[in-house]
Amino acid sequence: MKIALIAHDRKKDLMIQLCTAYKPVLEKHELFATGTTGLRIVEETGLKVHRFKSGPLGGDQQIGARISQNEIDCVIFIRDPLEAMPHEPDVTALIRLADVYEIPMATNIGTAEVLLRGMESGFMDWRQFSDSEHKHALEPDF
Ligand SMILES: O=C(CO)COP(=O)(O)O
Repeated sequence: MKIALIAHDRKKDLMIQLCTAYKPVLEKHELFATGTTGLRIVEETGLKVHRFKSGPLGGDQQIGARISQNEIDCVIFIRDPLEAMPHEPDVTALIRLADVYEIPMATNIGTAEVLLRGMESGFMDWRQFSDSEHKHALEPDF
């Protein structure tokens, strides 16, 4: 699975805790992240991560673009609901694209754990059949 990992600043410690706890699960998958989140994950957990730009500099949009190309299977985005972001429109756009393409997405640590455990139990295996043909069948007509 291709998993995108993103955390807002005040949630980054929580993301590191999640990645440390679930390292045995995460290391079996291909990991992607926004710039600063990815750097911290690499440095503090030793996991291998493809890093995009930092969120405020376009990283959320880069991940959204990957979703639209059927290149991300799941998103863990630990958002900070108590702080206004200068790039709020990018955050909203990413969440919207996950919904457009029916990509499982967790926006808090509780759901993130359910997602990772579900993945381990095979609940995400359907994504393997989500090839480009299937994607086109799901694509909205616009
Ligand atoms: O701002 C973010 C997501 O909206 C996260 O970006 P960074 O991982 O670069 O801090």
